[in-house]
Amino acid sequence: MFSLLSKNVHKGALGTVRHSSTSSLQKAALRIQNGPVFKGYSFGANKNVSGEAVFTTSLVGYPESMTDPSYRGQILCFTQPLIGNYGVPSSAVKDKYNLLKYFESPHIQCKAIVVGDAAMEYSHWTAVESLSDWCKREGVAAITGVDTRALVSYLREQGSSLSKLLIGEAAESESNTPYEDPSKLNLVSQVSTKSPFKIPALSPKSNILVIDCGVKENILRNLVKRDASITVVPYDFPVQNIISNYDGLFITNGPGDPTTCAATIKNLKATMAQNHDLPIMGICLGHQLLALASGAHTLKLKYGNRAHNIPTLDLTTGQCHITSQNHGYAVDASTLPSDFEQYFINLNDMSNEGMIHKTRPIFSTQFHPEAKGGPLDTSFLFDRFFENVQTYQKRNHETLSDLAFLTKEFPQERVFF
Ligand SMILES: N[C@@H](CCC(=O)O)C(=O)O
Repeated sequence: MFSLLSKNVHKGALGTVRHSSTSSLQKAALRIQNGPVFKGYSFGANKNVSGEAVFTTSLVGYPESMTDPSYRGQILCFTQPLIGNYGVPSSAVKDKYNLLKYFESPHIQCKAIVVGDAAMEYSHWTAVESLSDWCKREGVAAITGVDTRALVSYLREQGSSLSKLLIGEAAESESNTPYEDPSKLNLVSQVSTKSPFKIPALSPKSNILVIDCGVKENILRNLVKRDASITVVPYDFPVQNIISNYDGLFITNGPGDPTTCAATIKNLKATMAQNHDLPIMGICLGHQLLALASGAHTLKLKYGNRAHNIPTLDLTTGQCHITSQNHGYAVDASTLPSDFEQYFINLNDMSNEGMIHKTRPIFSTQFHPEAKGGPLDTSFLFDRFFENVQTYQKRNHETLSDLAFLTKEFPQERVFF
């Protein structure tokens, strides 16, 4: 059972959006390993792909989600039935920090998308192309006409599943495209910057070292807009060797299984052992890596949390925040070492959402306080990190003089990979 697109007409805030008929589209099928086949129509690249099928319940923000490096290797299914109706903005538009204004990285990161009803025409003042044209241009497969309620019911019962999206003739049979398991790959190495780069603040007040495991643009923006000059290094960079030149350490989000990042975990352990006052903040994969470096364990969730409205309890205040999330793994709270305590918990499944050190300025969250897309309830956590940075600077007699070192060491211009 799947919805057909035949000339549906939807009234949107900005006018009428007319969908084209499926008659011009090639057939496509989403095959779940040892599971059902969902038939539909291809509206993206003419390419057979495989990956892990996961779902997000976010209502808006498909350009941000699709360019989020944490979705690398995944086949992303949207539960929101109508996707594409506000088109796709331009990757050429930058903000005053030279960061991408509308995307979380320069390219689509997921392997493929699955939607109920793709809008072939669009209407929005920032849009420059349709979702279909964007997928084709970026070589990303896309299927529409899928009963996404049935698909998500299956994924909730069976868990995130290896799948393949097959186009045209290949859609009629099992095909010999293998089921590729992204959790076996070091996906972080694919999305992390290949060499260090620096983003200077407009009026710098601190120097922050960022370990890039697949950073979202809005995380970088949240640091530079708080007057931090940031140096972004590859995920396996030996940060312990240069951290004394910085006022704080930040570990970003990223794709895949955190245990594949052995080098990052080793470097974090060394950094935490040598510097007891250093402010550290981690988000999502950054949280998981910090937990692993501290001696805790991670586990794979059955189907993960990917949404923009997940209630999360702050255990230090008793307040509930609505959070943006995208993760398939979580920290096993029962394995947190005695010097850390849980900071937040998820009020849907009670899984761990963060940890905070009892005596040192270290904390991390499983959810995304930068939230693009999603609510900004928890952006105060960036302020908290910079309060820790200020305290550290006072104790260490300011380190701004080290800016000269940074300028010499790393290129000024950001290099996109
Ligand atoms: N790849 C990790 C973290 C995701 C992220 O950092 O956004 C997970 O799926 O749990």
